[in-house]
Amino acid sequence: MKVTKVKSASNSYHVYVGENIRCDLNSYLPKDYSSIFIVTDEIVAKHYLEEIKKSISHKHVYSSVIPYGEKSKNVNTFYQLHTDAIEFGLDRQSLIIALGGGVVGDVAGFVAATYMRGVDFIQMPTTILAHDSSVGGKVAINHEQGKNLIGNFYPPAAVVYDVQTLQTLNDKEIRSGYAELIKEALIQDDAFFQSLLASDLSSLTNDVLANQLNRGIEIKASIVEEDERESGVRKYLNLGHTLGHALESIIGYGVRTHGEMVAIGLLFAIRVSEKVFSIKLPYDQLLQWLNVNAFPIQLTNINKQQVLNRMKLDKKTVNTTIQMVLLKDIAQPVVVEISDEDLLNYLDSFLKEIENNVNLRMGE
Ligand SMILES: NC(=O)c1ccc[n+]([C@@H]2O[C@H](COP(=O)([O-])OP(=O)(O)OC[C@H]3O[C@@H](n4cnc5c(N)ncnc54)[C@H](O)[C@@H]3O)[C@@H](O)[C@H]2O)c1
Ligand SMILES: O=C(O)C(=O)C[C@@H](O)[C@H](O)[C@H](O)COP(=O)(O)O
Ligand SMILES: [Zn+2]
Repeated sequence: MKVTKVKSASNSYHVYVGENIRCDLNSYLPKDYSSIFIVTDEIVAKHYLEEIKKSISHKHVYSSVIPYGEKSKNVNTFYQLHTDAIEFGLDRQSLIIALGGGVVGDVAGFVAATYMRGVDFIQMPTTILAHDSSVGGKVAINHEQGKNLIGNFYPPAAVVYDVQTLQTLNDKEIRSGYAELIKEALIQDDAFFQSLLASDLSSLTNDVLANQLNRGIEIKASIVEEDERESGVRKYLNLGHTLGHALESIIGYGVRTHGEMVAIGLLFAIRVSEKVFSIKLPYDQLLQWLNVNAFPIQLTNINKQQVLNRMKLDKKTVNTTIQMVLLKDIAQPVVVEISDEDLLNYLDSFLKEIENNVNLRMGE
């Protein structure tokens, strides 16, 4: 098992990564709690809820199951979980466990941050993507107009990551998680980026996956320790998200996965970087890897002005001017202000390029 200690400005907690550790949950609870409330989604519940309940020896264990997917990251689910917490009789000494992917982690974490002004919560990630969402304390729900617009920074009391649960993920969710690993590699570690590009997602071994996840967690933890509330370097973790989030909200939450949209956002950020800094970056290599691993890159009927308007709702925006994370090189991220006019031009040529890629793929 690998244990990483995350020491942020507001809290310190451990990230435990290991096989089958879900079956020994008692050992990872940081203290005694009056009751335990597990929040999960319907798919994860089918696989893991009962065995996890059995692994907790506590008199008062409750659970709520939300519908799966991004559509659940909304104010109705948030409110319903508060109602459940009240009905189960949770008090300030209670613990919430977020058992699932980033959606469960974000919404249950935000419930924990707000129920009675805050109770402890533990992240139990079950997706590859959630190596990113479970560490760092960003918790949120979506607004119809923009991703994660309603939320807080609220670090977990612990992260208990049983990598055995990743065995039941489908290909789409494996892809989605790897987009965030690629992002972490691009902002901090060229060798890691090369190793990811050499990985075939259809034949990952457990060891390779565990090593890559652990490297992703190390990068994430190091950045969060330095800048928990995103006043500086944490912005780099948003590489690819300015466009990715805008597309998610325009296309409709859950139509494509978060990671699939971030992958397109990464390509865009790389192209803009090449133009702004007059440099050459490995756009073609990344595009080829995304194609080989069946990432859906096509975008249809995208209105550039609408994308621009949604990009302005990004949390890095200052006085309506968009700030994008760009790369001066691999592992050299910077935050750069981009004018609306430039952005519309970049979007125009990028959307055409994406269309060409799809035509090429169809011609294969
Ligand atoms: N807070 C953060 O720092 C942060 C970071 C990255 C992403 N996010 C957020 O995370 C969300 C995406 O997370 P996600 O990709 O994990 O989505 P998700 O939670 O919707 O999970 C993806 C799908 O996989 C299923 N699933 C989960 N675990 C499974 C398992 N072990 N076996 C089989 N199926 C399983 C789920 O039911 C769901 O259908 C987005 O909302 C994104 O904004 C937050
Ligand atoms: O931890 C961070 O900081 C990130 O930006 C990680 C992102 O992968 C994640 O999607 C995050 O939720 C985006 O945050 P937001 O502040 O842009 O909503
Ligand atoms: Zn993300």
